[in-house]
Amino acid sequence: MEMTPATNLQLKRPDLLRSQAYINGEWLDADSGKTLAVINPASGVVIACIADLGVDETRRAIAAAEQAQKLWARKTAKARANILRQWFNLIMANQQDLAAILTAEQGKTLAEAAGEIAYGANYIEWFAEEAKRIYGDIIAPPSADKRILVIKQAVGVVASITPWNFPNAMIARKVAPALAAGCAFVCKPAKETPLSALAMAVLGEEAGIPAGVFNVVCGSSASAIGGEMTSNPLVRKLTFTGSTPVGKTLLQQCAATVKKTSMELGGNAPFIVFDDADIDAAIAGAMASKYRNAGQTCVCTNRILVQRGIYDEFAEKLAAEVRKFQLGDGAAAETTMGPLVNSKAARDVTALVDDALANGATALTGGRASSLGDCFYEPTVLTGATREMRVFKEEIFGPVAPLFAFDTEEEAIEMANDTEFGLAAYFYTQDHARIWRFGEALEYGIVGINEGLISNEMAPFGGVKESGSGREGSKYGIDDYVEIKYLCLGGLE
Ligand SMILES: NC(=O)C1=CN([C@@H]2O[C@H](COP(=O)(O)OP(=O)(O)OC[C@H]3O[C@@H](n4cnc5c(N)ncnc54)[C@H](OP(=O)(O)O)[C@@H]3O)[C@@H](O)[C@H]2O)C=CC1
Ligand SMILES: O=C(O)CCCC(=O)O
Repeated sequence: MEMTPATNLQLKRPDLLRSQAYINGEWLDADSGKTLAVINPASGVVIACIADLGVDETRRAIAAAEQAQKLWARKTAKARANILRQWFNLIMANQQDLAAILTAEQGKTLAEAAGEIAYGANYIEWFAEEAKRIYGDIIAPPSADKRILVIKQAVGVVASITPWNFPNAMIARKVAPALAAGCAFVCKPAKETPLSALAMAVLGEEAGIPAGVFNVVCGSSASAIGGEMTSNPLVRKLTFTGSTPVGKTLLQQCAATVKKTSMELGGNAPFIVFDDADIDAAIAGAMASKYRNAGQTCVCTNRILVQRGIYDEFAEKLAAEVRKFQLGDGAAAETTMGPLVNSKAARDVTALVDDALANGATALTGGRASSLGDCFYEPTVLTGATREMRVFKEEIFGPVAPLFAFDTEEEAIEMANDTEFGLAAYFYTQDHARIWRFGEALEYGIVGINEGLISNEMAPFGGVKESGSGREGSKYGIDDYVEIKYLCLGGLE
């Protein structure tokens, strides 16, 4: 459907708002001429109508990436690092414009959006530095006439599929290690949030990323674009962030050509508060880890487990903090929580809360959709939550904190690990022996201990069990984008 954009975005650089796709250094319409409307979830206003690409354009982007990758990988690590560093500089110089675009398409507050731009840029800065630290090895040989060397080489063309909840940072933390290692990159942003990806491409081009090394393929048919990405033999790696069911489908599709994969999938993070915890610190941690991005992150607290002796005090204090949220358009200065990404997300959260209420939970605050619009849900605290409720098992992806009671540490660890997911977990205690014991017993890739904010570019981000594989960020992050090659030198005597 053709719609006329009615954006009132005030940008210092209006050229950052693009509607064409970016392939091989060119800005292009869809072959079909079709477009896709990008809608502001707070207002329902159309921000832009972007090129709606399909299989053919994706195939051309992959072919262009394959050609460009060879030259990119031959550049020195320092040359690649300098370009990445320049990209970081440009992103930070345009932080406010990028944040305004992000808020318009995704809904989070401007302050959160500016934070995300800096967060994403930090990965680019980090991997600009790591580009120069990809080391090989020399290994003791089995006989005197041999030498064993290990080198690390770029995997080649990387395809990326990312979600709408972090439209900038999820791409940044994949593209940065990929480019640092010498890979070329074809990304498919979520259909709700392609504008942040296209704005990144504008600045990447300015930073000197050669044509074909970074491509953005946007469109309404994820299965068509994803199908080409996963079946095309020129793609050597797929990196995905999103839901576990889609991740499993993509893994199956990648099997046919045995691609390397990195999967950042769903979570069901427990947040455990022991009765020896500093309760005010635990409240602050719960607020940060639960309500960030209106609860729409894969590391968001999903289940709050509180030891029975402090349950009522914790619940009252948390509800008092949650009542302070000012729900509204993320672009308004007074707003502290924006809408959910679309009306389906709000309906999904409504169904989860209604299930809990019908099964005996009580809403201390919230507990219903907001009258502000069909994408808004009131920030909510539920007491009396039980394991039989859907909120115990399913990713809520909304501003809802269900509080479960427990009595013993054994019960807490059993409840915390009783899920197929294993991404992030949090716990609060002042007992040092328990810190080690409980931290080691949690079956999760990331554990916040007396801390609710765990994401940064210096740390390895990733999950176990059905939350995925691979690590993003940190010194380990580059490993996902290199292949180990063993060189055996013979005849040396
Ligand atoms: N782990 C995480 O970080 C995330 C978890 N989720 C969870 O998933 C739920 C649903 O969210 P949703 O946005 O639908 O998540 P999805 O997993 O469906 O979407 C994530 C990305 O995958 C793409 N995608 C979807 N289906 C396919 C396919 N068949 N082939 C290739 N790509 C595909 C989407 O494209 P498009 O948007 O264009 O359809 C998007 O770019 C959330 O409520 C939340 O529970 C969601 C997002 C992130
Ligand atoms: O929700 C996600 O998709 C992961 C991003 C969250 C973070 O980086 O903290």
